[in-house]
Amino acid sequence: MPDVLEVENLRKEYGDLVAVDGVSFAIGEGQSLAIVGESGSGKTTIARMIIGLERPTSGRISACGNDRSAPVRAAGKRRKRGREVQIVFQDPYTSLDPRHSAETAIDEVLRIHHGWDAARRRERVAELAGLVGLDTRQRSVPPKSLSGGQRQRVAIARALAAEPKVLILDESVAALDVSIQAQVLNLLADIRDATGISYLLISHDLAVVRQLTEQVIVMRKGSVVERGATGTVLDDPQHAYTRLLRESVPRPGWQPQRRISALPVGDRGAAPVPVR
Ligand SMILES: Nc1ncnc2c1ncn2[C@@H]1O[C@H](COP(=O)(O)OP(=O)(O)OP(=O)(O)O)[C@@H](O)[C@H]1O
Repeated sequence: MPDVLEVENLRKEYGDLVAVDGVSFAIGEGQSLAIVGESGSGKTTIARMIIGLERPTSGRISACGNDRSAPVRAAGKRRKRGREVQIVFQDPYTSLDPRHSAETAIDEVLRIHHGWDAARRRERVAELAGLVGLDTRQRSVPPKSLSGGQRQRVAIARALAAEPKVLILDESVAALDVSIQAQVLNLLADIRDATGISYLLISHDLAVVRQLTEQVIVMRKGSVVERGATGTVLDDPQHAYTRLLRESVPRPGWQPQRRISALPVGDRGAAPVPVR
């Protein structure tokens, strides 16, 4: 199975701070990988480098066999990258244009990436809106008239409109209440079955990681401290830090044991997503 995303020895420095330190991983076609780790461990910085919002200090990123370690200016090349990798952030409010309905937002991506005529775009807009479960009203109103879960569906449909091989989900369901979260997770699993898309999932929530990914890497202070099959790592963590992460998940009857509050709190980095 060919790798759709490869990251090799990735490093990002912000002045004296090494936010990401020698991180490597690969995702095969149709496979999904999770990055877990406490706040400030470098997860979002990796995502931002992959989609080109940050430039790596060193290391290599390639998607679908194409190098993307350095930024590109030409619109055509940027669009090509957008058909390889898209991202959905935690808060779609920051990435959706407040003036645009779901239909307009999805249509714009179809026009930019596929250049289809209006009739074909209309048909595809309806398909994508249906796929993520937006009803007729929800398709035609601006984001402020939608709930958080509905906005997240718009963001997912818009990202899927580019038909990317990889979708990065950066805490994309974290802000949703549990029943909506379950619906969106089921939706993501169905989309993967239907399209063969790969997910790079960034999450604090180990239950979400378990549900959506086969592989996981555990990060601490910019470095990978443990990696492997999701079930194995979560059920039988080898590294003390992974055990600590597991212990820090609130469960019924949970009692705090050790604290990880000594870890630095990271920036959220929720910049608007450019249409690529
Ligand atoms: N633009 C920036 N300038 C300087 N430092 C930054 C910048 N972006 C991130 N950092 C720092 O890099 C480190 C990693 O941040 P990052 O947002 O990647 O962490 P994270 O694991 O995604 O955290 P969280 O789970 O809280 O989102 C943090 O110490 C953060 O303060």
